[in-house]
Amino acid sequence: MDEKDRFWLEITNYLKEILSENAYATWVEPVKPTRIGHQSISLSVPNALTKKHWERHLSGYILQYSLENYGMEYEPTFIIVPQDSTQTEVKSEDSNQQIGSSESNFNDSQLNPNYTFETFVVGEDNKMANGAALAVSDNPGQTYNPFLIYGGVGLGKTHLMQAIGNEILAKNPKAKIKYATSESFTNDFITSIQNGSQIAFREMYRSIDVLLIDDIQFLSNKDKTQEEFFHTFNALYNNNKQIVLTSDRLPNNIDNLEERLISRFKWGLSTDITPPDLETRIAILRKKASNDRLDINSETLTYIANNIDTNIRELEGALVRVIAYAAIQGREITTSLAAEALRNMVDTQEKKPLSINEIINQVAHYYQITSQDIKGKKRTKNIVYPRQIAMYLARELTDISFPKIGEAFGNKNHTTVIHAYEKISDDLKTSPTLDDEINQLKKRLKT
Ligand SMILES: Nc1ncnc2c1ncn2[C@@H]1O[C@H](COP(=O)(O)OP(=O)(O)OP(=O)(O)O)[C@@H](O)[C@H]1O
Repeated sequence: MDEKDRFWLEITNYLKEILSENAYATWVEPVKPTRIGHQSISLSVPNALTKKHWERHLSGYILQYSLENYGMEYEPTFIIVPQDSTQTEVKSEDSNQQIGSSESNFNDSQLNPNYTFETFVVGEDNKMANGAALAVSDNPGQTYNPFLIYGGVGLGKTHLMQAIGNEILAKNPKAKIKYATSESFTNDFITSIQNGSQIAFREMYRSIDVLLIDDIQFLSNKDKTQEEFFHTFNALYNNNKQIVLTSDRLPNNIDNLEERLISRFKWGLSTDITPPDLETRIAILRKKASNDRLDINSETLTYIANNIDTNIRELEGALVRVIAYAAIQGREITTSLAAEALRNMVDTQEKKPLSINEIINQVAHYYQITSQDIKGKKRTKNIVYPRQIAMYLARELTDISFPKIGEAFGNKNHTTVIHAYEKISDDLKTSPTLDDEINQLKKRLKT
């Protein structure tokens, strides 16, 4: 037995005494030590859930035990190694992208191995996007190029985009795939300017087979980065390389995004993802539970899905919370336990009606102006229209009267609010773009 196994045996014996049998079996048994260093131990965990649980609840025990028994703290780090994974070579230790097969460039791709089509649950709200994503991964660079997935927060855009990358890589381990957020693209670009390594930057981004850029709305206002991205886009597109993008809105609704980029983004296919219905939420919970080899009854899953209808990230968070609560208490997962565990989340969801300020903030954020602009007196078109939309939404989504809405919008007269409401209602009859924007805003306000 080497040093790491000896240390791990001690730790697990210690945890056995502290944790319930159920908690030990769920969180400790699937974990294995991979390396021990000076004041550190790296552990392989089967999934992100276990990693999160260790980080939040169990790492402290290792620190405490090592300090008391070895006079120094051994800091645990985690590597996610799915148990059914056929990939064995562990390449790095600090994120979700830790596993690589020796022949692929998986590690450079920055892909999360858990984001695959197999783990993506398909419902009415993402059926189109999923179908198109599969088509893209069957024929990269050919079918839909670029492919843009847009929709609200936490609805699976990144997951689906990375599923394309993982699928292409599974079929062709030599494919050069790069996932980057638009922020990391920007940072890479800035660093290349600072280091005088722009040529290397360009060569790297332009030699890729599949470029996945997440959250392109953050390119807004970044003129130089947009220009660089424009050339990257052209170079890849002209060589039939696949480009996949995500955004929280359609590109023409992104402020200060160059027209030439907007027009290129329209060359391929844009498809949206909307919040999941109850059945899909239950299916997602069921899949997550089974991935973690947990048997949770339907009634409990339905309870969670009924109460968390915001977005999938929240839904996952709720499930993690229920599982952790059960493990810590050493109890079985039942509906009443879920109700206890989610008390705060469910209560706040039920109690809090939408406020006018929330509407104003969300609309301001969406149209990239400030809340003060909306409440103020400026009459420029880029402010007046969002202001009218915010007034319209305030009337549609709350029970607040026209005069009270006027007051909340910086003491405007109630006739101004009525006019705004009627104008937007009329415009909606003829403008699909406005309809799309209002729907997106409504969805965001619901989350
Ligand atoms: N249909 C789905 N099936 C299974 N899991 C899903 C699904 N959609 C989303 N998820 C999970 O929900 C979480 C949030 O998804 P993701 O990060 O892809 O959302 P997003 O739309 O990119 O959000 P953001 O706009 O904040 O970047 C992830 O853990 C993802 O795996």
